Amino acid sequence: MSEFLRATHWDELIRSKPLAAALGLFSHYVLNNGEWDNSSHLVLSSWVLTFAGLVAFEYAADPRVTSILGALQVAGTAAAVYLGTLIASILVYRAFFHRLRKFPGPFGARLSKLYSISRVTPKCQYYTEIEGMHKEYKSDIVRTGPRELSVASADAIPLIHGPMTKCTKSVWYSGSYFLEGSSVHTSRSKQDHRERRKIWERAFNAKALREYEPRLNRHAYALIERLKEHANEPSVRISNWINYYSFDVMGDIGFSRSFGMVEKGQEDDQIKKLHQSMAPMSYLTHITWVEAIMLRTGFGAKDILDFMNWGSNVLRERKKITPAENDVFGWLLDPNDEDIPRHLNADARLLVIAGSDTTAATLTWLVYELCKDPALQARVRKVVDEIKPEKAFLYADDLADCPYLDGVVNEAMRLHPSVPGGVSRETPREGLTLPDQTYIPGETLIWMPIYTMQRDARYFRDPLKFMPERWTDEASDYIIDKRAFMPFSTGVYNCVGQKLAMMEMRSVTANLVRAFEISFVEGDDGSSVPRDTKDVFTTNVGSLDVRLTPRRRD
Ligand code: HEM
Repeated sequence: MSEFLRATHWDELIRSKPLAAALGLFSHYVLNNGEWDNSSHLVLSSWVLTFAGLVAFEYAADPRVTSILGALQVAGTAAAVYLGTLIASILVYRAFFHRLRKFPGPFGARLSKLYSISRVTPKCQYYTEIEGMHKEYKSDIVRTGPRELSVASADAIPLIHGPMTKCTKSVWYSGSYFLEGSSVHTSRSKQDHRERRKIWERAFNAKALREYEPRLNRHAYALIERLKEHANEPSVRISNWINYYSFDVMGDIGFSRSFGMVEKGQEDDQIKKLHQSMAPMSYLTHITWVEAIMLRTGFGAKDILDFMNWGSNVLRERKKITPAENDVFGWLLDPNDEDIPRHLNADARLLVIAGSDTTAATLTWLVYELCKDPALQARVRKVVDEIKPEKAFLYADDLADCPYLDGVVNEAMRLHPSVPGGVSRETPREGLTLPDQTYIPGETLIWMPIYTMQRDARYFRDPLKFMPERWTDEASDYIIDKRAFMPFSTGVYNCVGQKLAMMEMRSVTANLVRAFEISFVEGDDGSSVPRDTKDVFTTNVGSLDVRLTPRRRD
């Protein structure tokens, strides 16, 4: 064999630098014409295997090579020329010839998404960085990655998110398909999404919500009662309690399984794992190809893999029971099917993540705002006190028609959206032309930065002011363009659980201000919330400690 290899002069080819460089250019062409993010493990392993093969070949068949070190040198030179050419070609192309070259943005962002990582570190508040970039480049459109744009324009919303949009969900969504299929949220096929979404919509229609309401009321009641036990303590970590509540609600309404966290007053172990597993998302959102490698090798992905297993177990247990009250999975599971379709595991995980941290983060910010502004808190309390004053506890149903209360929740979501960076879409092959005639080329990834847009003075007068009245007749002129308000996203992929979320948030807010005067703990200004909140696609909100003083109700 080695005689044959010698005779073919392969060793000369391996030593040919022009050939290695040409292969580098060819690889760039191939990588540039396909979606490789979720195949990064294949790309990487093919490089490693090729390198190992070259070393072995050199050692076995090149008469000029007498040691492993010599073989490593020859193969290393070929690899260096190949990779050097590939990287140089990619960087030059991205910097000067890419179809997005005309859009302003930091130079580093043109070259690699690793640039975004440098902006994520150390605060993990990329949404503020994006806001800063739009201001710095004085542009609604900023290039935030080699083939990625941030588009902060309300006029562009219908084209990117509207019902008739030609944009699709981007590669960002498909990272874990190979493990458990797609959830309704991660499904990139419009047809598949449409069919599954129909079932989800039934699970959240008016009738279903009415059925869930008693459970929601029970959990809100339990929360307030538990908080009463901690009233007058110098410090209550309200952010934790809100979190316990939102997860208990989701477990119960989702799978008829309460985590019992409010009752225990501590975080369930699996939820702890969930939060740990979300933390790397601050970074992985920008480098999906690394996530693909982590999930396949298990390296650094233990928490997320454990949480996936847990989701599947919860679903298996749910399948065995027939709950007394209807729940979300009562709609999603087919009683005639013995098996659980694989993708429902992803849906189970989705329900817990999408339904809990989002509401919990909004409520924590809301309480933070109430503590920051006692006059605001007093006004909310006055409004709430006028609703069914004869009742000891207000049910979600009692709060369905209070514009000021909705205004409070809306303002919390406007100034502190739970998905601050927005959601990722990809333009169709032919590209799209925005209303101002800006052409966005095809296969461009677009994020519409919710945080930035909801704080934009073009869309909201006095945008940084927490002003519930802007959502009522009292000051409706403070909303200039309502389209820019999209905490639940918009269009066919918008949040299917938004009505339930509103019920939860109204319920906790109203009953909290009814029961307590809420203030920051002595010597604290709640700054841990803005300081420690981390963008993990949704947000891991900073801890909030408060003092709860029971109200004397005559
Ligand atoms: C303040 C609370 C909430 C906020 C701010 C929020 C926000 C969002 C956003 C921005 C999306 C779009 C995600 C994307 O396109 O990538 C979304 C989707 C979704 N949300 Fe929510 N959400 C909240 C509460 C809930 C609740 C309580 C549930 C369930 C009970 C829920 C279930 C879902 C589901 C299933 C989707 C995927 C919908 C689809 O792709 O068709 N969310 N949510």
